[in-house]
Amino acid sequence: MTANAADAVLRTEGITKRFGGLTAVDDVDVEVHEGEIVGLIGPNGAGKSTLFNCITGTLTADEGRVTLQGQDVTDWPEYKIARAGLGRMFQETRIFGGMSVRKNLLLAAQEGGADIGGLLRRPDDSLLERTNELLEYVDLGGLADTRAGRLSFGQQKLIEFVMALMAEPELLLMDEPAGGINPSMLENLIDYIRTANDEEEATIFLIEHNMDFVMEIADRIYVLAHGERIAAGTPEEIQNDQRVIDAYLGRE
Ligand SMILES: Nc1ncnc2c1ncn2[C@@H]1O[C@H](COP(=O)(O)OP(=O)(O)OP(=O)(O)O)[C@@H](O)[C@H]1O
Repeated sequence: MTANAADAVLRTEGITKRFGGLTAVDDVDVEVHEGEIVGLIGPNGAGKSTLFNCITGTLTADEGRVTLQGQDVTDWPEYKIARAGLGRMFQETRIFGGMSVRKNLLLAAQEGGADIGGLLRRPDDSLLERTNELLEYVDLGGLADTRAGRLSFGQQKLIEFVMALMAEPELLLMDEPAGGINPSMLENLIDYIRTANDEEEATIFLIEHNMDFVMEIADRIYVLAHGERIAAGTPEEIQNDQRVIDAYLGRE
């Protein structure tokens, strides 16, 4: 894993976001390099989602800069940032329950710029192949033609995950991928994310509250508390960092 600044897929510099008198994100720098899986943790209200929203263009930061593969995207609208290669998987599922799993995947391909009307009528072979390939990754190959609404919550989360990969994002932001997933599926999810990371070369930045999960999957972790970045390091360094321990115990 290289930690060369030149390889940064994502870099934030001095991101600050205020809501009235509250500084939700305070001068935060992060870097995610090609091929990495990076975790973002912190107690409730630490500013994790707000930082993600400033990266995706859902919110505009009051100060600071966001660069995606060296390109300054700070003031870009959300759709343009998505087209530039930023994928996002949400905490809640965003699947169309009345459509087949495959159609949901094809719809997701539009984030990468595909013509959606044409796609649903007459998807090209390469996209169909990709839906099959991605569904195989998560062991759901047999469900391509099933109505997505019939799938379990855990299966829907996996579908969301492969939907996010359909557009072949340069960087995938995941908001609590392990949230609501039952423990037996958790190990599978770790394998699936690793497979995507290895075989799809997906670079991943994820918010997660499940510590076992994030410690196992992340190459590096950033920690926020009260909007500030209080630590950065390997899972081992983070677990032994006194500021992090104090933040989780609610001590200043
Ligand atoms: N739209 C908003 N308007 C006002 N305050 C907000 C808004 N969004 C977030 N906040 C506040 O900003 C702070 C950071 O919230 P944020 O949701 O980013 O934290 P978080 O680390 O993602 O928390 P959690 O782990 O609970 O999801 C919190 O105090 C929250 O109440």
